[in-house]
Amino acid sequence: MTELTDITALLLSRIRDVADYPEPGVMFKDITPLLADPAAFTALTDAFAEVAERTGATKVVGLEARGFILGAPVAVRAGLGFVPVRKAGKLPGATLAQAYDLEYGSAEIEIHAEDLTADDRILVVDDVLATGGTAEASIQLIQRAGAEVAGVAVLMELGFLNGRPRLEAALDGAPVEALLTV
Ligand SMILES: O=P(O)(O)OC[C@H]1O[C@H](OP(=O)(O)OP(=O)(O)O)[C@H](O)[C@@H]1O
Ligand SMILES: Nc1ncnc2[nH]cnc12
Repeated sequence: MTELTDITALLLSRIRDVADYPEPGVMFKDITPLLADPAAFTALTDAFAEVAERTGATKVVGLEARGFILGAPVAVRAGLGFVPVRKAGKLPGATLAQAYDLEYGSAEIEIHAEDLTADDRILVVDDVLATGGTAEASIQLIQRAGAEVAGVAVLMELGFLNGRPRLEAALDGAPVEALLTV
């Protein structure tokens, strides 16, 4: 096996499928076993940090909540700042807000626009790309704040939910990088 397929197999082996969660018909991809394994968590952080460097990112934006856990160590590893996109009502300062639908519901997310500048190139980090609703809303927030999106990095893409074309339409040629696709 090459190094890449080793890492892919390791990451895949640490994601747990939970049927009918949080609602009937959804196969939930649980990353908590991966987080509990230091080799897998480090490999994931290193892979995302490489994407940050390759895309010329100046900051990492993590999407609440699992994108915080994955994105913060990537920012530290790549020597970049971290900016949270939070669910509505959690940020204390002036925010931009965006409503969206995801695989199992609807929500609204917010960002402190003052944490981004016109010179920033943002790497968006999250665990799962499903319908793309969450990531698309975060791209819209970043663009409305006046910054550029350097790329979107996710651990796992659920290809059958067609999130990728939706993100590509919202991006100006920036890559959507998924370490695993199912
Ligand atoms: O592509 P989509 O259909 O938008 O779904 C993907 C999003 O759904 C999950 O977040 P969730 O809102 O469940 O938040 P959590 O991390 O707080 O559990 C996941 O972490 C992504 O952010
Ligand atoms: N099937 C899934 N598993 C984990 N997170 C998700 N977010 C949206 N769909 C998901």
